[in-house]
Amino acid sequence: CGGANETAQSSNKETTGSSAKENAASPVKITFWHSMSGELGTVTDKLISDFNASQKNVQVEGIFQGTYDESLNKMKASMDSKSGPSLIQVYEIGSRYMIDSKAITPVQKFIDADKYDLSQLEENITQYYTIGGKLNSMPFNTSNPILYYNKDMFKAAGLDLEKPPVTFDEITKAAQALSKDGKAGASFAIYGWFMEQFFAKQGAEYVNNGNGRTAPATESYVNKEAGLKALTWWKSMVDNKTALNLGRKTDDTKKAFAAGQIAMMLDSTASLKGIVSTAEGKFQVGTAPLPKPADAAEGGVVVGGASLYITNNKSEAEQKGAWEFIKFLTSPQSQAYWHVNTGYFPITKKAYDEQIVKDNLVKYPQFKTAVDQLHGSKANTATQGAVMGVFPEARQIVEGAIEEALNGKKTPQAALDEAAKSITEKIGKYNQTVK
Ligand SMILES: O=P(O)(O)OC[C@H](O)CO
Repeated sequence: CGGANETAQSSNKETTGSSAKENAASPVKITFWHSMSGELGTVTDKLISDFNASQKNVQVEGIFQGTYDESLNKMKASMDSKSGPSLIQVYEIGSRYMIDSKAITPVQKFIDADKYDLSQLEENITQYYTIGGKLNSMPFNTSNPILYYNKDMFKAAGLDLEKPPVTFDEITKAAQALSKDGKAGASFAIYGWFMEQFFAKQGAEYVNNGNGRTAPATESYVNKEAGLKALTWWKSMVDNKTALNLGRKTDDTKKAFAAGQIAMMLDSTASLKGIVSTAEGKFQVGTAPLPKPADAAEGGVVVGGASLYITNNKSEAEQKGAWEFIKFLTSPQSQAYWHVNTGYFPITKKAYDEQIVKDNLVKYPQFKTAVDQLHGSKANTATQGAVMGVFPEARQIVEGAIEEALNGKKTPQAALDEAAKSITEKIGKYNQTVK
């Protein structure tokens, strides 16, 4: 996945886009910036080449631009010129910024012109990206975080393989049983996304004004009870050495998990295919929903991953070409292929009827966890997810706060209070710049 906490690696070439030559005889060229590295990059390239082979009018050039953070920063740097892409994949937390940037043509324009039937998409996915009454981008790769556990280690510790822990206390208990012979029960990367999701799981909003959905957010809630509960629990596990602190990168927890050094970790469902393939023949991988406190209010998860934005400083032909590619990517066949080869869940309902999806679920029942978690989420502003223009910066501030609490530099309350204050200030400054 292209999360900030992934190490950007790709076999794909990294270049800057060149402007498309357009005439009646040659196809419209689309530059597509994305953040899919490693295996995800390979699957993305396959979808691009399938689209290019399927017709002659539009040719897409996929350009890996680093992590979501890196790609968005390059996008920001390109906004005053035409050197940017025709189409860009932006993580969910970049949504408010992309709209405010005025650099995009909302996909709603093409949806309306084309009479594209939105009811074929999952409502709880489109609701995330529906801001200001319209769909500004098209969801493409959607994920949520799940618990991955090593079933063999569970067995050796005398734990029930088919009843994974689902509450904070259950995780702590299981981790205690699993921490032996130099191995740790768990490790959770210091990834702000997990904190955002812990809020939703407890039915709590992350910022004010209905999570920034009813009016632009003006205040961070990261120091409220939901945050404090999550961080206090997390820190207690690190303090009693049942959870290792391996830093911010999910790549590092993934490596420790693959090596059998930790029995449980949190990661995006985007990593699922890679994780089960790596473990094949070594140990059995179990999956479970993101944990929550036993007394949490009803909540769920927020749609993670990324969506696709059409930029508005390219020709109409290029923008239409980008829309054609988007339609291809949202087809049941493309989404089915994408889902089974990654772990991102389909955005298109009919993808579930595709035989490869059915076969895959039989072979890898783990693919159902994230889908069930999404469908089981109570629809409210907490699970619709927060929006704020400074979300990428806010995420990093929260990661700094988690780090300070886990390292014992500050109490969870003090670390979160400071983070909330600094995010609220940043939101205030940002709001002044938005017309
Ligand atoms: O790694 P991904 O693509 O599942 O995305 C995770 C987060 O939603 C990124 O903000």
